[in-house]
Amino acid sequence: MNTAEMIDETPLTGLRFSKGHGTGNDFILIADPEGERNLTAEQIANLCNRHHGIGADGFIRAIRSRRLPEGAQILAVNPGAEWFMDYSNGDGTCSEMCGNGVRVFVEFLVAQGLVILDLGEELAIGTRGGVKTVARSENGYRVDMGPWEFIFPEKARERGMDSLVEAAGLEVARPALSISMGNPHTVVALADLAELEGTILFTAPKVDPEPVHGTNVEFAVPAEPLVSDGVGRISMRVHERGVGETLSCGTGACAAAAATRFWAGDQAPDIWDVDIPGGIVRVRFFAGSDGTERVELSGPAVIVADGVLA
Ligand SMILES: N[C@@H](CCC[C@H](N)C(=O)O)C(=O)O
Repeated sequence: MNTAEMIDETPLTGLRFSKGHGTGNDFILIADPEGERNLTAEQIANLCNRHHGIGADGFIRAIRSRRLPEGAQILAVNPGAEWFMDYSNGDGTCSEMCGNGVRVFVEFLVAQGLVILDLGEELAIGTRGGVKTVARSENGYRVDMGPWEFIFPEKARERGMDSLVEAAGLEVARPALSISMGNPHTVVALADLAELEGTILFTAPKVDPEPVHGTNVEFAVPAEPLVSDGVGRISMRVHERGVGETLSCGTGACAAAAATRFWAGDQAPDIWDVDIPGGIVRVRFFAGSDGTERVELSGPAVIVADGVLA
């Protein structure tokens, strides 16, 4: 067994961490280059607890890709992806990808002196959702998130919707569209900002049918007008799988932009600004070298503190 796969039961006293966020989606980050600190789900949940721990939406371990089996697979096809973002939700469960997290992850690697990333350079990062290429941008970092996909393609193409979502504060179940950004999302369109504000997300929305590994649920309101200066605009709130309501979700913003653009039809723009409670992220759709449509996410990444566990 690879050492990185063994759960580390040693006390966390003395463990160095950083706290960072991307548009208010916050993370605890640790550097564990050789894979010696594989925390249990319970330890992660305790650290992310906002009352008894440090508090965060997610936990990110920076580990060299070669120290994890899934990282080694990635290195075989992309030898440049030296670093792997080992991401867990605040409840200790694993997720394939985190769009805000990957920007904060790169800011952390730079702050720790583990990588140098100059303007115009690109850095390949291994994740459980595949390799993501990150570069500096005007608003922080931009990330090539790869292609988006319908989770239920037949229903989605036939009806434009594939499921129903019930949430407290909404009187009737709403039609929704499920989209994968490496991790699962279900996007619900609401009529206006009053409806968005009135939606209660203390409890998880019910999604029927739910994607097999659960889903993150985004509530999106198109701006009036939908497009200004060639940019599509939506407001969004999100209930994240394994967390609850968060101030922002990068993969969720990509999914909400993809769904809204699909509903809007052929004339819809390729660039979207998604206004979430924690700020604004930009989503751009572009054709990859093989012709498939890919998604780019850009937004800020901030490290706010470094600390040592007592
Ligand atoms: N906040 C993230 C998404 C984190 C993972 C998600 N909760 C899941 O379980 O898929 C983002 O910025 O993308």
